[in-house]
Amino acid sequence: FHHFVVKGQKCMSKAKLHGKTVIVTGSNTGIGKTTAIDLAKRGARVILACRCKQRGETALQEVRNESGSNQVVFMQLDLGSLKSVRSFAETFLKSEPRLDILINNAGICMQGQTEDGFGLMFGVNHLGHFLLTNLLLDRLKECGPSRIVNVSSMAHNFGKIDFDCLNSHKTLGFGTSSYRVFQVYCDSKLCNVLFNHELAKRLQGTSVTCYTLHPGAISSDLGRNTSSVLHVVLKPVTTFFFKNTIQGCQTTLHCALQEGIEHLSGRYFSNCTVRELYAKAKDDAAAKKLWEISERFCGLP
Ligand SMILES: NC(=O)c1ccc[n+]([C@@H]2O[C@H](COP(=O)([O-])OP(=O)(O)OC[C@H]3O[C@@H](n4cnc5c(N)ncnc54)[C@H](OP(=O)(O)O)[C@@H]3O)[C@@H](O)[C@H]2O)c1
Repeated sequence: FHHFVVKGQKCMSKAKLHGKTVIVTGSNTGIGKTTAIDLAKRGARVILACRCKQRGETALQEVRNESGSNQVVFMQLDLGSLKSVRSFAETFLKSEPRLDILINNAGICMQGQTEDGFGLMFGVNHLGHFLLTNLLLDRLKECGPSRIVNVSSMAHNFGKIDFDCLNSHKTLGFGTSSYRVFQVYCDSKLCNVLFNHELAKRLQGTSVTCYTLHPGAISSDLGRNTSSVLHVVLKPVTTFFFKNTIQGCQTTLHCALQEGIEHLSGRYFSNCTVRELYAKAKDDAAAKKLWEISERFCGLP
């Protein structure tokens, strides 16, 4: 019930972000765009990391207009292409001296393959963000205290990862009797939580902390790729019953900005509150395995 109609907690941080730089992936629409507007209003330099140039540039104007800030930049990033992720990171590191907050927000719920031959939801929701984070980690460390926010979902509770399948077929959910889109989405969101768990361990002793979260059930564009008929039918229902994107970005903002939560690095939040994870979502062995497979897939040392 809480995830749907109850408006929920607001991020209480009054942090101002002048002189700070933030990247928000998938910020041309939905929760990402609203997050970017809030951060720009606080004075941050905000990098809109979006895959489509035209949609990114339209969003750039909207975010600038709504925030009243000209410290907003669009940079192209297609998380479904490891080449694009590398090229984004290279351009960013050359042109921007700081990185204070990285918000891995982009997500997709759709069947398909990336250009590197990975399952689309594994590739975009997890692997692209995995590589991006690793490529930007040194800059985050240099600028610490800094944060990484991984937008997951309560859907991770229904996820399961078949590592043998992932190893041999580069996808989640392959080989099941039918490729069920929602199941694979849940699997990819479990990857987000396990990634965050292992990342926090590796960040211990540095000035970088990381958090993962469920934003709530939010009326956004997420369902647009599932089925156009279903989307048209469901959109008015979700608009009425689900939270809007302003409510939907509060937990992301909490994780990015709230003072005094550094000791909660690696934890999972919902409704601006830390929540306990089920055992499978903080399974050390699974998180390590996912990290190692992801490193190999990305060609990281
Ligand atoms: N809405 C909910 O109820 C809900 C619930 C739980 C979790 N979440 C999570 O919240 C996050 C934001 O979702 P949302 O609801 O705001 O969805 P949304 O409105 O569909 O926005 C998703 C964003 O991700 C971008 N994206 C998709 N594929 C990409 C790629 N290959 N490279 C770069 N960007 C890509 C989209 O860009 P395009 O416009 O180019 O497609 C869009 O900007 C997602 O991680 C989602 O899983 C949402």
